[in-house]
Amino acid sequence: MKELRITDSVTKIKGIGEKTEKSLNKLAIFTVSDLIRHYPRGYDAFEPPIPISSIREGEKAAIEASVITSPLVKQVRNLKIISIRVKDASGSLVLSWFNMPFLKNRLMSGYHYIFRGKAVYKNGVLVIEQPDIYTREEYQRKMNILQPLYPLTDGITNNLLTKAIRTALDEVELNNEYLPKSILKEYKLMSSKNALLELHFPKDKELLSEARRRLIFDEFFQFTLALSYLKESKKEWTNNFVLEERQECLDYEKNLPYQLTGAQKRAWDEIKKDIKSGHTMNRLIQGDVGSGKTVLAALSLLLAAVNGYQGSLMVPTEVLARQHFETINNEFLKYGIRTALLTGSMTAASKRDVYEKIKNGEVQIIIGTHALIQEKVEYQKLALVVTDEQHRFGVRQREMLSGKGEHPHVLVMSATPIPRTLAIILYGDLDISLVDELPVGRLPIKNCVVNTGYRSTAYRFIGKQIEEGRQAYIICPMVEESEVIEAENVIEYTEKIKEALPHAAVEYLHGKMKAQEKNDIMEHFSRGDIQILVSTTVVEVGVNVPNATVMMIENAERFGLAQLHQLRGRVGRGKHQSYCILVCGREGKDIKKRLEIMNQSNDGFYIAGEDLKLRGPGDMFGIRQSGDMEFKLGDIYQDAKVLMEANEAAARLSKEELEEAFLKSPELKMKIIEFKGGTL
Ligand SMILES: Nc1ncnc2c1ncn2[C@@H]1O[C@H](COP(=O)(O)OP(=O)(O)OP(=O)(O)O)[C@@H](O)[C@H]1O
Repeated sequence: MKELRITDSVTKIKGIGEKTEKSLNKLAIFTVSDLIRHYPRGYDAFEPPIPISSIREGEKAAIEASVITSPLVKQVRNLKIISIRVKDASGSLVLSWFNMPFLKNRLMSGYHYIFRGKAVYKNGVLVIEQPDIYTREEYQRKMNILQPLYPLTDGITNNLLTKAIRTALDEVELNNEYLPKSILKEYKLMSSKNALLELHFPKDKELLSEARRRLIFDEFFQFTLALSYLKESKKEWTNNFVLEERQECLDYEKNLPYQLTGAQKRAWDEIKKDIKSGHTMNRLIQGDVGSGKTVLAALSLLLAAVNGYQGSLMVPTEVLARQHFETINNEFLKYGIRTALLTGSMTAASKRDVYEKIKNGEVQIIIGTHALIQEKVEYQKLALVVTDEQHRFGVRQREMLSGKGEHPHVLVMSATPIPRTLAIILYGDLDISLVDELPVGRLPIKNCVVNTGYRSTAYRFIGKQIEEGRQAYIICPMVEESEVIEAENVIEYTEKIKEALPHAAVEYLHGKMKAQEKNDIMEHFSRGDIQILVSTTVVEVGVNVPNATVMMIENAERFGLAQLHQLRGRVGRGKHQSYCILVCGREGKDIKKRLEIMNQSNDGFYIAGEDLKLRGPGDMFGIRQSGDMEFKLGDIYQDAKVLMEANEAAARLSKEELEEAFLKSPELKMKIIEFKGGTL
């Protein structure tokens, strides 16, 4: 009998004390189960050594070479640097180490090793810094192992996580196979236990691929199963909110500075038909970035409010909540409609004030983030819930918000360009309206893919756009390891831009900043006081500043195309010609081909489709395309086939098989209950 339980706190694992526990909590790891579900973000594979002449900047590589100089030791400030030169048949190279003086004796001239590390340019010369040193035998042993690389946070090293997960997997009872044998056989799935083991510590790439497939199958299976429960229960709902169109909506539409597009009109008609039907509306508005979904949300909210009810709008970020609040609040006041903002960063006192106003009906429209689903929020008469999910399938949050009313109408907005076959599965509980037409007069965004040598030209171009009164975003190089480093990067980069464009108003934005600071910066950018915004991907979702015309993305090769498309969607939202500059930090035929797709088209559907063709399914080490939160491993595009299979399997499960599955896996049952709310 194994000692450790899946529900135990992580502190039950040897070596994890209070301090480590706190840091683990930051990664949302509280229990043993959370720990073993903390999946690697990639693997370090020990590839065979390559010739020195084929080493590339920024890539990790191993070389087999002989030391040809005696170690040179230099003291630079508080760093002691050892460097040597090594050579193989193809050329020679400098290697250096910091504060490791003890290496001196191992690195005598004539010695022969395998060195492995990342190559960087130092004063124009390629060097490998801090390479690991192996004998040929040691390296050979390593070559068969894929080492997991985990998402980390301050105080948690990869080594610590690797050890903790290894211990947990050894000591916990993993008998959670809940799928019937027939399904395992039909879809050729490995057991759930083996899948977990192989995902963390794969014996080889084939087994890893199988393990991933099994775990992705689980994610999709559970999702579609939960969705089918939700759909069933929705059928039984009655609806008390019959909302008729009123003069105020016609007025609002007439006063818009533009005419609704045909697609917007169609979607608006569909919404109106739903909400006066006596049934609960459950509708998805699917439209590409910048297609004008927000006005449909505004019209629907206005309609709920003028009918005497409340409506709420939930968005994924505070920045976005504030942006919508500013516009809607201003526009609706003339109809006597009061709007409130509710976000996590507000003080307890102002939150209390808003709760009160929501409860007694003093405000009719409530706009906010996940704060809207807090227990303390009680609505007086919530008739409409709008959620802006972008590419996050936040079914749970959506349902929690609608649980605040008596089956209010639900409108979901999404910019994820998914083909209809997949949309039907992923949004199985919703009817779909497509906004497949961009507002008239939009000029297509001009794109270019360049390398880092083009930076100064790009800065000059941005300078010119600013002189013409426009604004620009620059997305900073991504750092996977830590948000702290990412923040430092943004700050450093901003200094560089200030030097290159001394007359421009430049500011930065990153995830580590306080909400208030972020809001201020965004507000200033919206008003045009800031001309260049250097940012991490926090601006990715929904931000609308139509005067911004340049989107420059550093390290574009590290992003998935869907994400690049979202980022690019921040420009081209007004009447001015807009530009997207994709700066490629690395050379490579595949990289070029992929980014070329962005060059060819501004259409999200096309991009998603082409990207998939290029990568093919099963590209495990590739970049995830969608940042959807619902799935940890699965990528709706790349794993579309598994999604279809899992959906099919979930639909075919008999009642008995389901009951047995719930018995074997209480977690599965909990998941469904949590998902759909209430009981099973
Ligand atoms: N029919 C229209 N004609 C002209 N401009 C429009 C029209 N509809 C919306 N707009 C404007 O287009 C811009 C983008 O619209 P909106 O912010 O609603 O896009 P979105 O679909 O929410 O995009 P995203 O998914 O990127 O958030 C806004 O500035 C909006 O005022």
